[in-house]
Amino acid sequence: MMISNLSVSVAWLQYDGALGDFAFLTVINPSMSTDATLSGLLHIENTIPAFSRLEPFANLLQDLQTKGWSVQDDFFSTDFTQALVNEVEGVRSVDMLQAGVGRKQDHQIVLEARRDYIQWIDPNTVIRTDFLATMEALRVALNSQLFLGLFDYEAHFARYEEGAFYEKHLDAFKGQSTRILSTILYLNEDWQDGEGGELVIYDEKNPSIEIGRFFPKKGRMAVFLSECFYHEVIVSRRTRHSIAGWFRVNNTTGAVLDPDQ
Ligand SMILES: O=C(O)CCC(=O)C(=O)O
Ligand SMILES: [Fe+2]
Repeated sequence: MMISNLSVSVAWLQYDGALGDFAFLTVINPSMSTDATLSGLLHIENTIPAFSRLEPFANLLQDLQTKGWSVQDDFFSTDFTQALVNEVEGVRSVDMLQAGVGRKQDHQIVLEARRDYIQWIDPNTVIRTDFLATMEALRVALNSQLFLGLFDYEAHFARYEEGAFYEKHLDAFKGQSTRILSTILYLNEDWQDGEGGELVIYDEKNPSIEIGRFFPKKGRMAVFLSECFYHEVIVSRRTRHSIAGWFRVNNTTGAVLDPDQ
Protein backbone atom coordinates (compact mmCIF):
# COMPACT_ATOMS: atom_id res chain seq x y z
CA MET A 1 0.00 0.00 0.00
CA MET A 2 1.15 3.45 -0.86
CA ILE A 3 1.35 4.68 2.71
CA SER A 4 3.58 1.83 3.85
CA ASN A 5 5.75 2.40 0.79
CA LEU A 6 6.11 5.94 1.88
CA SER A 7 7.11 5.03 5.36
CA VAL A 8 9.71 2.46 4.40
CA SER A 9 11.17 3.55 1.14
CA VAL A 10 11.38 7.30 1.21
CA ALA A 11 14.34 8.75 2.95
CA TRP A 12 16.58 10.98 0.87
CA LEU A 13 15.40 11.11 -2.69
CA GLN A 14 17.62 12.71 -5.27
CA TYR A 15 15.55 15.03 -7.35
CA ASP A 16 17.00 17.95 -9.23
CA GLY A 17 14.06 18.74 -11.46
CA ALA A 18 10.98 20.56 -10.36
CA LEU A 19 12.20 21.16 -6.91
CA GLY A 20 15.23 23.28 -7.80
CA ASP A 21 15.13 25.85 -5.06
CA PHE A 22 12.88 23.50 -3.16
CA ALA A 23 15.55 20.91 -2.51
CA PHE A 24 14.46 20.74 1.11
CA LEU A 25 11.23 19.24 -0.11
CA THR A 26 13.09 16.08 -1.08
CA VAL A 27 13.65 15.16 2.51
CA ILE A 28 10.92 13.28 4.23
CA ASN A 29 11.00 11.94 7.70
CA PRO A 30 10.20 8.26 7.23
CA SER A 31 9.14 7.85 10.81
CA MET A 32 6.40 10.44 10.27
CA SER A 33 4.61 8.80 7.40
CA THR A 34 2.64 6.01 8.99
CA ASP A 35 -1.07 5.49 8.40
CA ALA A 36 -1.71 6.64 11.93
CA THR A 37 0.31 9.81 11.48
CA LEU A 38 -1.34 10.69 8.21
CA SER A 39 -4.79 9.99 9.55
CA GLY A 40 -4.01 12.07 12.66
CA LEU A 41 -2.84 14.90 10.44
CA LEU A 42 -6.01 14.76 8.41
CA HIS A 43 -8.37 14.60 11.36
CA ILE A 44 -10.36 17.83 11.35
CA GLU A 45 -13.41 18.77 13.41
CA ASN A 46 -15.67 19.67 10.51
CA THR A 47 -19.43 19.66 10.20
CA ILE A 48 -19.00 17.29 7.24
CA PRO A 49 -15.95 14.98 7.49
CA ALA A 50 -13.57 16.06 4.75
CA PHE A 51 -11.66 12.81 4.20
CA SER A 52 -12.84 9.27 3.78
CA ARG A 53 -9.52 7.79 2.55
CA LEU A 54 -5.83 8.44 3.18
CA GLU A 55 -4.64 7.18 -0.17
CA PRO A 56 -5.08 10.35 -2.24
CA PHE A 57 -3.13 12.37 0.30
CA ALA A 58 -0.36 9.75 0.53
CA ASN A 59 -0.18 9.68 -3.28
CA LEU A 60 -0.02 13.45 -3.35
CA LEU A 61 2.93 13.49 -0.96
CA GLN A 62 4.74 10.90 -3.02
CA ASP A 63 4.11 12.76 -6.29
CA LEU A 64 5.21 16.11 -4.90
CA GLN A 65 8.48 14.62 -3.78
CA THR A 66 9.21 12.83 -6.99
CA LYS A 67 7.85 15.11 -9.72
CA GLY A 68 6.50 18.32 -8.18
CA TRP A 69 2.90 17.88 -9.31
CA SER A 70 -0.01 15.54 -8.67
CA VAL A 71 -3.59 14.96 -9.77
CA GLN A 72 -5.78 12.89 -7.43
CA ASP A 73 -9.38 11.82 -7.86
CA ASP A 74 -11.89 11.73 -4.99
CA PHE A 75 -9.50 13.70 -2.85
CA PHE A 76 -12.20 14.58 -0.32
CA SER A 77 -15.19 12.61 0.90
CA THR A 78 -18.21 12.53 -1.42
CA ASP A 79 -20.36 14.55 0.99
CA PHE A 80 -17.72 17.23 1.46
CA THR A 81 -17.16 17.60 -2.29
CA GLN A 82 -20.92 17.68 -2.90
CA ALA A 83 -21.38 20.47 -0.34
CA LEU A 84 -18.76 22.50 -2.23
CA VAL A 85 -20.52 21.78 -5.54
CA ASN A 86 -23.81 23.01 -4.05
CA GLU A 87 -22.08 26.08 -2.67
CA VAL A 88 -20.46 27.16 -5.92
CA GLU A 89 -23.61 26.44 -7.93
CA GLY A 90 -25.46 28.76 -5.56
CA VAL A 91 -23.15 31.73 -6.16
CA ARG A 92 -24.82 34.29 -8.40
CA SER A 93 -22.70 35.51 -11.29
CA VAL A 94 -23.36 39.12 -10.27
CA ASP A 95 -21.60 38.36 -7.00
CA MET A 96 -18.46 37.23 -8.81
CA LEU A 97 -15.58 39.34 -10.14
CA GLN A 98 -14.10 39.15 -13.57
CA ALA A 99 -10.73 37.65 -12.80
CA GLY A 100 -7.66 39.74 -13.41
CA VAL A 101 -4.13 38.55 -13.85
CA GLY A 102 -2.00 39.19 -10.79
CA ARG A 103 -3.29 40.09 -7.38
CA LYS A 104 -6.76 41.30 -6.50
CA GLN A 105 -5.53 44.84 -5.87
CA ASP A 106 -4.27 45.10 -9.42
CA HIS A 107 -7.82 45.36 -10.78
CA GLN A 108 -6.30 44.32 -14.01
CA ILE A 109 -8.59 42.49 -16.39
CA VAL A 110 -6.76 40.91 -19.26
CA LEU A 111 -9.40 39.32 -21.41
CA GLU A 112 -6.90 37.92 -23.88
CA ALA A 113 -5.35 35.87 -21.09
CA ARG A 114 -8.28 34.50 -19.15
CA ARG A 115 -12.05 34.71 -18.98
CA ASP A 116 -13.28 33.34 -15.72
CA TYR A 117 -15.28 34.81 -12.86
CA ILE A 118 -14.08 34.40 -9.31
CA GLN A 119 -15.18 34.85 -5.73
CA TRP A 120 -12.59 34.75 -2.96
CA ILE A 121 -13.47 32.33 -0.17
CA ASP A 122 -13.93 33.68 3.35
CA PRO A 123 -15.21 31.68 6.33
CA ASN A 124 -18.75 33.03 6.07
CA THR A 125 -20.78 29.86 5.48
CA VAL A 126 -20.46 26.45 7.13
CA ILE A 127 -18.91 24.71 4.12
CA ARG A 128 -16.55 27.59 3.34
CA THR A 129 -15.39 27.54 6.94
CA ASP A 130 -14.94 23.76 6.75
CA PHE A 131 -13.06 24.04 3.47
CA LEU A 132 -10.63 26.62 4.83
CA ALA A 133 -10.13 24.60 8.02
CA THR A 134 -9.43 21.52 5.92
CA MET A 135 -6.89 23.32 3.76
CA GLU A 136 -5.30 24.67 6.94
CA ALA A 137 -4.93 21.09 8.19
CA LEU A 138 -3.43 20.13 4.82
CA ARG A 139 -1.00 23.05 5.12
CA VAL A 140 0.19 21.76 8.50
CA ALA A 141 0.37 18.20 7.18
CA LEU A 142 2.36 19.23 4.10
CA ASN A 143 4.77 21.19 6.28
CA SER A 144 5.27 18.29 8.63
CA GLN A 145 5.83 15.80 5.81
CA LEU A 146 7.66 17.90 3.23
CA PHE A 147 9.16 20.79 5.24
CA LEU A 148 7.79 23.42 2.90
CA GLY A 149 7.34 26.22 5.44
CA LEU A 150 3.89 27.04 4.06
CA PHE A 151 2.42 29.98 5.94
CA ASP A 152 -1.13 30.43 4.71
CA TYR A 153 -3.67 29.55 2.04
CA GLU A 154 -5.87 31.71 -0.15
CA ALA A 155 -8.54 30.41 -2.50
CA HIS A 156 -11.39 31.44 -4.75
CA PHE A 157 -14.28 29.81 -6.49
CA ALA A 158 -13.94 30.10 -10.25
CA ARG A 159 -16.64 29.94 -12.90
CA TYR A 160 -15.73 29.56 -16.55
CA GLU A 161 -18.81 30.15 -18.68
CA GLU A 162 -19.07 28.52 -22.09
CA GLY A 163 -16.19 29.86 -24.22
CA ALA A 164 -13.98 30.77 -21.26
CA PHE A 165 -10.36 29.69 -20.95
CA TYR A 166 -7.11 30.62 -19.25
CA GLU A 167 -4.09 30.75 -21.49
CA LYS A 168 -0.77 29.11 -20.64
CA HIS A 169 0.78 30.75 -17.58
CA LEU A 170 2.74 30.30 -14.38
CA ASP A 171 1.02 31.09 -11.08
CA ALA A 172 4.21 32.57 -9.60
CA PHE A 173 7.40 34.06 -10.93
CA LYS A 174 10.65 33.19 -9.25
CA GLY A 175 11.51 35.62 -6.49
CA GLN A 176 8.40 37.73 -7.12
CA SER A 177 5.68 35.80 -5.40
CA THR A 178 4.85 34.10 -2.15
CA ARG A 179 2.86 31.39 -3.91
CA ILE A 180 4.52 28.00 -3.49
CA LEU A 181 1.89 25.34 -4.19
CA SER A 182 -1.14 25.76 -6.44
CA THR A 183 -4.25 23.67 -5.78
CA ILE A 184 -7.32 23.26 -7.98
CA LEU A 185 -10.35 21.29 -6.91
CA TYR A 186 -12.88 20.57 -9.66
CA LEU A 187 -16.60 20.67 -9.02
CA ASN A 188 -18.33 19.49 -12.21
CA GLU A 189 -20.73 16.61 -12.59
CA ASP A 190 -20.21 14.16 -15.50
CA TRP A 191 -17.65 15.98 -17.59
CA GLN A 192 -17.68 14.51 -21.10
CA ASP A 193 -15.19 14.20 -23.90
CA GLY A 194 -15.68 17.15 -26.25
CA GLU A 195 -16.73 19.57 -23.52
CA GLY A 196 -13.24 21.10 -23.40
CA GLY A 197 -12.17 22.84 -20.20
CA GLU A 198 -9.22 20.52 -19.60
CA LEU A 199 -6.31 21.53 -17.43
CA VAL A 200 -3.09 21.05 -19.40
CA ILE A 201 0.20 20.83 -17.50
CA TYR A 202 3.53 21.42 -19.24
CA ASP A 203 6.98 20.07 -18.58
CA GLU A 204 8.94 22.27 -16.22
CA LYS A 205 12.17 22.02 -18.20
CA ASN A 206 10.57 22.35 -21.62
CA PRO A 207 7.22 24.14 -21.34
CA SER A 208 6.34 23.34 -24.94
CA ILE A 209 5.92 19.68 -23.96
CA GLU A 210 2.53 18.68 -22.57
CA ILE A 211 2.83 16.24 -19.68
CA GLY A 212 -0.77 15.92 -18.57
CA ARG A 213 -4.32 16.81 -19.64
CA PHE A 214 -7.21 16.45 -17.21
CA PHE A 215 -10.97 16.89 -17.31
CA PRO A 216 -12.26 19.14 -14.52
CA LYS A 217 -14.28 16.31 -13.05
CA LYS A 218 -15.95 16.46 -9.67
CA GLY A 219 -13.66 15.60 -6.77
CA ARG A 220 -10.41 15.78 -8.74
CA MET A 221 -7.61 17.75 -7.09
CA ALA A 222 -4.59 19.08 -8.98
CA VAL A 223 -1.57 20.35 -7.04
CA PHE A 224 1.73 21.64 -8.41
CA LEU A 225 4.69 23.84 -7.55
CA SER A 226 3.51 27.30 -8.56
CA GLU A 227 6.84 28.55 -9.91
CA CYS A 228 7.69 25.46 -11.88
CA PHE A 229 4.79 24.34 -14.03
CA TYR A 230 3.20 26.23 -16.90
CA HIS A 231 -0.44 25.22 -17.29
CA GLU A 232 -3.56 26.33 -19.11
CA VAL A 233 -7.31 25.84 -19.26
CA ILE A 234 -8.60 24.85 -22.69
CA VAL A 235 -11.76 26.65 -23.91
CA SER A 236 -14.69 25.27 -21.98
CA ARG A 237 -17.84 24.24 -23.80
CA ARG A 238 -20.04 24.36 -20.70
CA THR A 239 -20.03 26.10 -17.34
CA ARG A 240 -17.00 24.92 -15.42
CA HIS A 241 -16.61 25.29 -11.65
CA SER A 242 -13.51 24.93 -9.50
CA ILE A 243 -11.73 26.19 -6.43
CA ALA A 244 -8.27 27.53 -7.22
CA GLY A 245 -6.00 28.17 -4.26
CA TRP A 246 -2.42 28.79 -3.26
CA PHE A 247 -0.35 27.81 -0.28
CA ARG A 248 2.00 30.68 0.38
CA VAL A 249 5.09 31.46 2.38
CA ASN A 250 5.24 34.51 4.57
CA ASN A 251 6.93 37.44 2.94
CA THR A 252 6.44 39.97 5.69
CA THR A 253 9.39 42.30 5.96
CA GLY A 254 9.74 44.91 8.67
CA ALA A 255 6.52 46.79 9.26
CA VAL A 256 5.10 46.01 5.83
CA LEU A 257 2.60 43.20 5.91
CA ASP A 258 2.36 41.00 2.87
CA PRO A 259 -1.16 41.59 1.53
CA ASP A 260 -3.14 38.47 0.74
CA GLN A 261 -5.08 37.78 -2.45
O1 LIG B 1 -8.92 25.72 -13.28
C1 LIG B 1 -7.85 25.25 -13.67
O2 LIG B 1 -7.76 24.12 -14.14
C2 LIG B 1 -6.61 26.10 -13.60
C3 LIG B 1 -6.85 27.49 -13.09
C4 LIG B 1 -5.60 28.30 -13.02
O3 LIG B 1 -4.62 27.98 -13.63
C5 LIG B 1 -5.53 29.47 -12.15
O4 LIG B 1 -6.58 29.91 -11.62
O5 LIG B 1 -4.42 30.00 -11.97
FE1 LIG C 1 -2.92 28.94 -12.83
